[in-house]
Amino acid sequence: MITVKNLHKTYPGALEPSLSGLSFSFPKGRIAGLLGPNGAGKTTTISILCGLVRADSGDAQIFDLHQDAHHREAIKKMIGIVPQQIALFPQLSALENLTYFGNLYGLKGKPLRTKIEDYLQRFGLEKNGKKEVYKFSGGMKRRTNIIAALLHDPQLLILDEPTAGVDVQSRNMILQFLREYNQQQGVSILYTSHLLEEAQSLCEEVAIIDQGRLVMQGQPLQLIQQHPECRNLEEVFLHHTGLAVRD
Ligand SMILES: Nc1ncnc2c1ncn2[C@@H]1O[C@H](COP(=O)(O)OP(=O)(O)OP(=O)(O)O)[C@@H](O)[C@H]1O
Repeated sequence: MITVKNLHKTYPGALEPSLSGLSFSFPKGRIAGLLGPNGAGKTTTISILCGLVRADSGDAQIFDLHQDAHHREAIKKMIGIVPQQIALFPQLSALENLTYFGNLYGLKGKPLRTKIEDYLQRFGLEKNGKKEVYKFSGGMKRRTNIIAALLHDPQLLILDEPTAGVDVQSRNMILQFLREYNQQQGVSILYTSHLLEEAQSLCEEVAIIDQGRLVMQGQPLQLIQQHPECRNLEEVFLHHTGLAVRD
């Protein structure tokens, strides 16, 4: 289970809270989507789940471990995090970057090298391992960023808008990988997005949040069926979150 209960968070100096009593829960082993408009609180929520941001109050649990000082290190080993911003060293090659991230998790030598080569191949980057990352396209950087989170075989992969700014081919490869990774390895996946069509096709469970609160949670098809006037998840989303643009 991945659970957040009654999370509250107001960043220092902010006038408005970012999370106002957010609660949801996803079963283990699923592909789950945390969806919401700009500023809904998606990144804040996953940052709290990962232990990068501290909630003012409330509880976050990963596989029944509370995110607190006592469990932070254990949780860190169990999760792989793919941040929204590309977190790679531009002047280093993909191989050097991935070796660095593998080393951070205590991986080294031939096993690490083999793993990196397998993933470079899997993500269509095998010819570019020695190229500096600043020479990569947006899609290549995004794929390398994902590999960096996989090397230590996490049980839960958390991705913050992993398909933002990539072309159709890269997006297709990333989504296909996530489906296979979930099915073949049984890894739980939590992904944030505001691309509702993509979430509808990828996710088994979604939680829609807005202004730091849960709007609704369930399986995409069930949510659509509960709204006879809506043809797809995007229409359900707009029905509940409204048409006003967000800051
Ligand atoms: N470090 C910060 N300091 C102050 N306010 C912040 C900080 N990070 C986020 N916020 C604010 O908290 C709210 C939620 O932001 P958050 O990034 O969690 O939303 P999001 O749903 O991920 O948005 P987006 O889809 O735009 O990435 C927003 O109003 C944002 O401006």
